Amino acid sequence: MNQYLKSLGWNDFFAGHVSPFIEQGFEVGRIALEHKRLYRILTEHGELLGEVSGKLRYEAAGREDYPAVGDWVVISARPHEQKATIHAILPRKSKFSRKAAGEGVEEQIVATNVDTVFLVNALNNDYNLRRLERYLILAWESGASPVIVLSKSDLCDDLENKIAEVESVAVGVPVHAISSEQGEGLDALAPYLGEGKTVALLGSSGVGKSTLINRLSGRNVQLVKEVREGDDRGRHTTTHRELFQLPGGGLMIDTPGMRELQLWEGDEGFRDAFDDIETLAAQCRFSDCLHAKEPGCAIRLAIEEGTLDRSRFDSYRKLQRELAHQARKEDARMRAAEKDKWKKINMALRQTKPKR
Ligand SMILES: Nc1nc2c(ncn2[C@@H]2O[C@H](COP(=O)(O)OP(=O)(O)OP(=O)(O)O)[C@@H](O)[C@H]2O)c(=O)[nH]1
Ligand SMILES: [Zn+2]
Repeated sequence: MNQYLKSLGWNDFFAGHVSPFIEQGFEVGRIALEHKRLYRILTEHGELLGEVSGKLRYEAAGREDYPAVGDWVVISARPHEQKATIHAILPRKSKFSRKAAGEGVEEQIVATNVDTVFLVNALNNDYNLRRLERYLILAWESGASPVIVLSKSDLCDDLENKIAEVESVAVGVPVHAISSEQGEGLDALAPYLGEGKTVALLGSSGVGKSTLINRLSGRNVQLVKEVREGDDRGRHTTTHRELFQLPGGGLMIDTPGMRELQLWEGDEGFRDAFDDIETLAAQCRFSDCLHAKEPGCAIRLAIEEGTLDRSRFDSYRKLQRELAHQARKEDARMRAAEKDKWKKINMALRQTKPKR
């Protein structure tokens, strides 16, 4: 097995699906980055810029039929141009996808072939067992193995208790407490980051994902080295939004899409966070009560009686509006993408002469 491909995560699973293509003279590569249907592919010839073949585009029924970050693809390479054409996507061992909100039920794949997903939860005020449960479901659904990473251990003084608590909701899932700041507990993550192993990070904003990645990738070290060598070609900071190789041999997927996965759990997370208000709202006389002027509004009553804080209700309202706004934006984006797709299909159909 080719050593370089192996370092990119190539294994028997993919090899088992590729032989018919290899016999026809095709090669393989792994998708590191996607931008507007242009792909950066890691190959034996180095990084190539790829586009999907007309056939693949024509046969694609939806977004899930296009390459995603982490995919192994069958290519014809043009190394002298640093370009490639993508002919097929090899079966995915695991995949993280987002379901489009609203009418569209189309699947948008954000990362594939992830071996391990680090579910990052901070041990300070971010710590939330209910959210951890949802992340676990997400991970199991993807086909990747979850590992719970409790970050910012330096901010926690009852570590033992917290770990025991987490282990009780995540039976059989490895739990590791770390501090990226102090460099503590990081060694325990090494086994997941061995040669050719792919890891993705999932966790709310601010839990320390970037700090952990910097630690693992020794980004600062690389930057210093670059400056010294006077090489201003590749800025390592930009590589941190995609699939990239860690110095230790593992691969890390850090795409905006992976981080946005947090959003579609926002809905439920919101309900959990405002459990008290949701419970009250369920007691309003009208099920669609806006808690404004409706008679029998349990929320207004609670505010009047002083059992519910006015400011808490206001922040509930504010967050609700933000979530709704987010959902509308997402919907509009999906609709535009759908329209675009059909436009392209129609154009492709028009260009194909009917066979008579
Ligand atoms: N005390 C302490 N602070 C940390 C640790 N790791 C990260 N932080 C701090 O937490 C804050 C957020 O860290 P980030 O790495 O930016 O968090 P993130 O998860 O990447 O956030 P997003 O980019 O918004 O998704 C920063 O101020 C970090 O310095 C740690 O181990 N201990
Ligand atoms: Zn009400």
